Amino acid sequence: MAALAPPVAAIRVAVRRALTGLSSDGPVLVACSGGADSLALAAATVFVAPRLGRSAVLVTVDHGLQDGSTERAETVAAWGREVGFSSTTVVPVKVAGRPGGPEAAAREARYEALAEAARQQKAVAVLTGHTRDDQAETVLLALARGAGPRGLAGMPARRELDGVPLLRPLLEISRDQTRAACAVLGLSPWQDPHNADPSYARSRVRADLLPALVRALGPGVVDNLARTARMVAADNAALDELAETALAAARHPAGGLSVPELVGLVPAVRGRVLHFWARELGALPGALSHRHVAALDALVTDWDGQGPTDLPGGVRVLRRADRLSPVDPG
Ligand SMILES: Nc1ncnc2c1ncn2[C@@H]1O[C@H](COP(=O)(O)OP(=O)(O)OP(=O)(O)O)[C@@H](O)[C@H]1O
Repeated sequence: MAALAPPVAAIRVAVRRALTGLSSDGPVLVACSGGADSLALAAATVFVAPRLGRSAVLVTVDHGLQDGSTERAETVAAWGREVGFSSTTVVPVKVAGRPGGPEAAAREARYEALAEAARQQKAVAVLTGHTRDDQAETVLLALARGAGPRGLAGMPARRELDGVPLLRPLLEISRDQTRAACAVLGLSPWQDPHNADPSYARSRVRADLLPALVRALGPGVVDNLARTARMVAADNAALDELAETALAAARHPAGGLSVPELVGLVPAVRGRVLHFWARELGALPGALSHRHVAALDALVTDWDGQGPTDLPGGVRVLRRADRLSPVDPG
């Protein structure tokens, strides 16, 4: 028997590891665009899942943003049926009219559609094909935008998507490996023209910045950036845990937070406490920035009687004596 090509084997091992961690029974849903990453993921999942006693379903989202997008999505679904997915679905979504740029709007519509498909299929997990290269790009973008530790942690290998685990089994697999696996398996991936469109910051990072860094600093750069994300994520988890405990201890008996308790915290923990509390009060997570947290922090550490701080989402916080409390912005 011929030996299994290394990229195919590595991707199967990564998928097996991700699926082995699932506790409940039920199908897994693969989000497949037809690009090399998610095609390699889908091919590995349809091989591995039945061997672990699971079925696999394939969902491809038609964003309707390019000519021929529906035909392409149908081609992906037809391939899925051919290779043995127990069900394949094309989900059309409406991207126009959503807030944010086109990239963010498409992403939001896609995740909503994947969550809905997972509910309908009673799937126990949604798998996406994000790779180590995607992770390195995410870290670079976060660094350049000053996103702080939360951004530098990149994408987690697992998070919740409307109550279903979203898994990224390929975060330690390179894009070269997914392309090589597709070539070995005779699959012809779709090339998303958006990925080469220089009007997107991520495309410029992919096409120009990362290759320049690799030329300047060596081939280990991509792996090192992805490792940085894992290390920062671990530190974030520890700091978040400390902040949860500190938040509980800082609650003032009369409501709000106690300033003396907050003053006693190290800045990294205090910032997180204020962030968590702002979220709890209803501040909009997407719009809540480090500037808002810094303004709350100034109420704690640099107060000379200044008025309230406004947070996105119609939340207003006031300091009175030794207490921070929400007030009606009315
Ligand atoms: N139209 C789509 N339908 C279903 N899943 C999608 C679609 N677009 C993206 N995804 C999922 O999100 C992941 C990340 O997509 P993104 O476009 O950000 O990266 P990519 O590197 O171009 O991935 P790919 O090569 O798989 O298209 C994909 O691997 C796939 O799992």
